[in-house]
Amino acid sequence: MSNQRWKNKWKQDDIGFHQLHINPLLPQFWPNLNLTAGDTVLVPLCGKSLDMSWFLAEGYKVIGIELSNIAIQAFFAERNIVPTRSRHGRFIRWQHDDIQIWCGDLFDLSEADLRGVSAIYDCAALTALPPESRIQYVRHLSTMLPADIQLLLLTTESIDTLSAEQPSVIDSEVASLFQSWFSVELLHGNQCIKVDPEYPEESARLLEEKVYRMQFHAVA
Ligand SMILES: C[S@@+](CC[C@H](N)C(=O)[O-])C[C@H]1O[C@@H](n2cnc3c(N)ncnc32)[C@H](O)[C@@H]1O
Repeated sequence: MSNQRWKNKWKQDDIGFHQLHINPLLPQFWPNLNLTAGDTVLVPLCGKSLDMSWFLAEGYKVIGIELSNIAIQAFFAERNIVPTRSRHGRFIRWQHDDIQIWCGDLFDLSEADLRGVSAIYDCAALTALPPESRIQYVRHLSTMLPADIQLLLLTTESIDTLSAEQPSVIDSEVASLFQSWFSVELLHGNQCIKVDPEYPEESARLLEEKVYRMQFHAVA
């Protein structure tokens, strides 16, 4: 989906992907990263996700990246917070206390922007991108990341069309996308019947949710 189409979705309030609760897999699996309060978490393609509030409540600093100023404005307004705004390169940085949300295109991030980031939380970011852009996303981040950074990746896949014995397509895609730069560990896999957050207009179906922990090791 093009940047303009995402912005239009926000303009038309077509945001069925937005979850009205904190993703329960976040508090369950984030402790596996062994981070400490005060560390900075990057949340790419953040929308107005409530998960960012969970990070703040746990004492983390948050940098979200989001194309739509409508999403960012809503995030702060829904918490009765008035952020400051300033230009930062090609981004407009909205900031209040420990949270910054940068309005702009993730692909405009530079190495300097990521200095001081300890971990990345990817929930519906990689999978929001068209398949042909995903390698560009992983490569773009990987060529700029500080050493030792970790990534928690949450994926949801419809498995209606897969037999139980078949290896998950997502598993192989995740491995091929990330393994040049990260060690990849599958922390969790669970099948459930619910509405796919990426296709909120469709009815509930069989989904497989997965959580991966990644440790950045080198630039390929
Ligand atoms: C599927 S939504 C997920 C939002 C959020 N992660 C969540 O779980 O609610 C994808 C979000 O990424 C934003 N987005 C898409 N492409 C982007 C890009 N290149 N740079 C920054 N944000 C982008 C969209 O505007 C949208 O809010």
